[in-house]
Amino acid sequence: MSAPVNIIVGSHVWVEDPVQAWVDAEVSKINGDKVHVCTTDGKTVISNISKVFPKDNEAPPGGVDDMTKLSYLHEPGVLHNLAARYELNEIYTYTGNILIAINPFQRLPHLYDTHMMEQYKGAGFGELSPHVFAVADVAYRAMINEGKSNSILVSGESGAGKTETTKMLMRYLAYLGGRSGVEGRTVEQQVLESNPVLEAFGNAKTIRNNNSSRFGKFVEIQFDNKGRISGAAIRTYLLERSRVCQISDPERNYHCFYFLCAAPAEEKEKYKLGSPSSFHYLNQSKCCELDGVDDAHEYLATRRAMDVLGISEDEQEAIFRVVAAILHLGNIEFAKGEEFDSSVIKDEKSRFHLNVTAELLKCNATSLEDALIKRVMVTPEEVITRTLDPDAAVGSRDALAKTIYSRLFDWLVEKINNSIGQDPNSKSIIGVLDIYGFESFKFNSFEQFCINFTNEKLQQHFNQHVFKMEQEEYTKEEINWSYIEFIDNQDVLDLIEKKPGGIISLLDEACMFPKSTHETFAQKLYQTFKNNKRFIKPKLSRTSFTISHYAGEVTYLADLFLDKNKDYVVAEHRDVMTASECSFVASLFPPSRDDSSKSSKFSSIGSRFKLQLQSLMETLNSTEPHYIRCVKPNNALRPSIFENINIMQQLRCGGVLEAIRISCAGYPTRRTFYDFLNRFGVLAPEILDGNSDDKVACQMILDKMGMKGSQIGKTKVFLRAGQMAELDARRAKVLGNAARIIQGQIRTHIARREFIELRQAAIRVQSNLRGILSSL
Ligand SMILES: Nc1ncnc2c1ncn2[C@@H]1O[C@H](COP(=O)(O)OP(=O)(O)OP(=O)(O)O)[C@@H](O)[C@H]1O
Repeated sequence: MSAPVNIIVGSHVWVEDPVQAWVDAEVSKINGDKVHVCTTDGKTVISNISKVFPKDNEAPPGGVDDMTKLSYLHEPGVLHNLAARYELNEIYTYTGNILIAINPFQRLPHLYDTHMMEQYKGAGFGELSPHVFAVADVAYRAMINEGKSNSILVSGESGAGKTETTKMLMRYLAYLGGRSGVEGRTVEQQVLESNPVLEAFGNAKTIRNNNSSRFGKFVEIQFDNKGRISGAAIRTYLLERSRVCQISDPERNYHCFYFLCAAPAEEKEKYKLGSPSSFHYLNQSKCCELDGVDDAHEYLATRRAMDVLGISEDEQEAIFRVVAAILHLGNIEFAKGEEFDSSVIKDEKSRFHLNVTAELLKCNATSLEDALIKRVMVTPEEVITRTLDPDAAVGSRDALAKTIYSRLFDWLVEKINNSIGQDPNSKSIIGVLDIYGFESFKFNSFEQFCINFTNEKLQQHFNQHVFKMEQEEYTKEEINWSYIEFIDNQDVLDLIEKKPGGIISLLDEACMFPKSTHETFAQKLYQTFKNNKRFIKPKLSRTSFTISHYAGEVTYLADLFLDKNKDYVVAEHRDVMTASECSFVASLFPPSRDDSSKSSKFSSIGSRFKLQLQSLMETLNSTEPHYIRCVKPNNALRPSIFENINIMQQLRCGGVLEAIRISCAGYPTRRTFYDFLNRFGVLAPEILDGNSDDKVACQMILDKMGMKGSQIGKTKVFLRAGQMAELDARRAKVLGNAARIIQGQIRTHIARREFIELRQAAIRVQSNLRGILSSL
């Protein structure tokens, strides 16, 4: 953002603060480029003039509902505006057509009831207070009126409120596009009921959110030519597989495991289940229960939602049987075998769990045991059977659990899609994207790499869109915008996905080369990207690398990249599962197309994800996008706490500040002629006295003030960054001078009045005295 212009002594400004991000202050002295300010909490701070920003003292105390209405569009102004609104429980604010939603962490039912939906239906954008319904309504109307597909992209960090927002959007779209009075399993009902099912299997409690979605989701709602919902498709991205086997306190595994452990007694008995604390996959964390969530009730609710989705009784039975089998599988332990590097089932307890797992999966227990602890290698000469040591057997067990679970999840998504049904004749869709925001932790691995790659992609899409919107506004107003610079992150995307030579390609190469280790992979990266300005090799590290993302630098540990990128099912595991007598289990492991040779075509999670993203971007590019940026106001997940620094970081990562930057590169301040004259008429009263029309008067004021670069549109004045502050400073000077003249006049008047009174009193006293003296 550009440096402020015309900060003078007495100006009200925002100055940086290590605790509160920005505090307001008054300039007391200016010394070259150093400004001395006195903050409202009484401190004196010296800052560089480029680091202080003018404060709009005329901004309404409750904030403005659209950030573009702020006179000074800059970071502190934006933050202060959001804080002022959040205090009044106004959780939604626009920045142009981006909706910022700050998680209230408390139920605000009045915001989402049917009455609210009725109000927003058909209302013009910006007519009512900012709201998710308004965004959905605009998307719906645009689709109906222009026949064009629309998409709503919801993003934000974990716990920011993406899933809640998505559910609200879907509820509103179902309200607009649903059929009233239709009974039974309607498409819109099925779309809504897909949420609890996906949440049961794809959500878990994490430190950052009690109901965190561990996958990305794109819901495509199809409409017929009358604007009624006629079909829907759900695409999911990158389910977190590691959670199935590994959790840390105080997190939980996927909800469905706990729901099932709280099922009615006869079902628990059927699946030989006990409390969650008796299962290794659940008891690694002490947290088994969730405040405010009744697992038994949720189990029944999930079954009901499955009914609505058309998942049959038999299928439901098989699904939960598989969930139970995974829990038992996790309880199988291994001990060292007699032979070198071999293992055996540890004890009777483990054997019991092995048998139950086999029983539930309807597969042969001995084959399952062999698949867990042995590997068969086929060479041209012979077939060699190799045993696994206990550690490797545990790895094998966990790999099987993760594969079964992720396939179960994919099956559910496919089933939901089939049962809702697609409308092949649908001409227009509204897509809702609920996807993980930018992540940067102390330790970042392959998952964060993929997530941040997604965000780079979306950021590019966002920049292009915001830039386009700006251009459209300028074109509409017929002003020249040719010199506005476009900010692009193509260089980071090239670094990650370019083929050949990008990180994903190099990772695939490393995975295919048997001798590769994470160290050789990291060395290859260091070598290849040593001159890339987006890539940094951290000092003293042999396996980590840093990428300079649009939202900041993130250091990744390459250690598990190779393992996590490999996307294959152990052949022995597949064989056991395919041989299951349960058709449901067998169907989770369809024979691969290239099953004849064991060295089936290499496939990697990274490349597959890249393709998925490509297809998502193609879909998004064919739609008119709308953006909702969710913000998590505090990490305590409590209402009414607004943490400035935390929020600023999110605005930065969510591209809100980037959007503002793009806007600042052009004409961030726009005022209608009327507003402009109202505010700045005092700068040229002689112009207002003449009878020129508003547009001419505005131009004359701009010329008189020497506002180079500003432009006059058809209905508005467009000002470059900082020009509003400059005009305000001049206005303050004029008003200050005027005030001084008025004060001078008044003082003269008062002094004269006092003098006259005094003189009259003196004359009276004198004449009285003279009278007295003459009568003596
Ligand atoms: N509009 C809202 N009104 C009331 N509470 C909300 C709202 N939005 C979010 N919340 C609260 O915040 C919690 C977290 O929200 P949500 O699960 O939607 O976050 P998320 O961004 O989807 O997180 P994740 O990426 O971890 O899935 C919710 O469980 C709910 O308690």
